[in-house]
Amino acid sequence: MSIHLSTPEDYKALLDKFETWIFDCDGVLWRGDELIDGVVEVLHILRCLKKQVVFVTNNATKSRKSYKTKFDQLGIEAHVDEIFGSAYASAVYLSSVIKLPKTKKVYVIGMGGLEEELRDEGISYLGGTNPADNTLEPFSLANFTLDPDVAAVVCGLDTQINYTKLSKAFQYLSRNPGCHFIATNEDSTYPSADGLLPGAGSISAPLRCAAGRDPICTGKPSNTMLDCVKAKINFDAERTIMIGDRLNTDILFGQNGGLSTLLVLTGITEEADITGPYASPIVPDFVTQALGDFRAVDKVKAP
Ligand SMILES: O=C(O)[C@H](O)[C@H](O)COP(=O)(O)O
Ligand SMILES: [Mg+2]
Repeated sequence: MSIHLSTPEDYKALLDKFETWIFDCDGVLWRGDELIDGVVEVLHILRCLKKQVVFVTNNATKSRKSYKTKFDQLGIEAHVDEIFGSAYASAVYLSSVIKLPKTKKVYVIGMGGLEEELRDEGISYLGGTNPADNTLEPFSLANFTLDPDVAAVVCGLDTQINYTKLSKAFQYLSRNPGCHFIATNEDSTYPSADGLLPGAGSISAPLRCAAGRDPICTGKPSNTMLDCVKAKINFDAERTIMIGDRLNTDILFGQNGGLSTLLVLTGITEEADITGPYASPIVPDFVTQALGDFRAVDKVKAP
């Protein structure tokens, strides 16, 4: 049963209990490019309390460096080494887990941030933002030549998705059974500033269907993402809390990692998803409406 935070003392108790605070981004800190109320103030409180702050996003459209720019633009203190995205997790998975030979390439369905993380890991790629692949012209299989060096297909959120990209990725997956199939994440929807949009999981779904196989997911809730964090940041799981807006990624990610979990209702999950007859079996430790609720600690009466 989740604890629904409500009094200033509730929020202060969490601030006292946890030393490391791992934040999801979309739906917790912002929706699209719209900052969520109270986020800057609460993160400032955590910084003043010398808490360890980490950001873990499944959004593969940006690299860690371009996320740092977004944090700066929104007035949130963040350092590149505190930021982990599914684009980075996918690039690390290819270089350090699969150990993709440098002679091999990746076919990318995704955007500039994913390409940047692949480049930074020394991985060659095709597709992605290449203008030749970003076309609405009919795809001609007769004119397509398979690149024999492609040994993996990586699929992330791609707002320029089209039939050519899906067709090329399908060729690599279907004509080479040994071709790795990697999804940066499987979020079904994306919480933009104006409402829900299809998420990365809805971009890879046509490929799953056509190729008849499921990808390896490197984003939350997979341990690959947590392994990337652990490789750079030391923290005590007992004193760490994961704050997210999606049950089957953020909260499950925290539970898989032995972390405490706090669900906020400013993104994907609604009250009906955690109460009543159709409540999810994924139960967070704590629930609050919004991260900004932690401003209530200012009202805690001195002992
Ligand atoms: O569709 C997606 O890729 C996700 O909805 C989105 O980007 C999730 O980002 P997060 O909530 O993990 O920051
Ligand atoms: Mg989110």
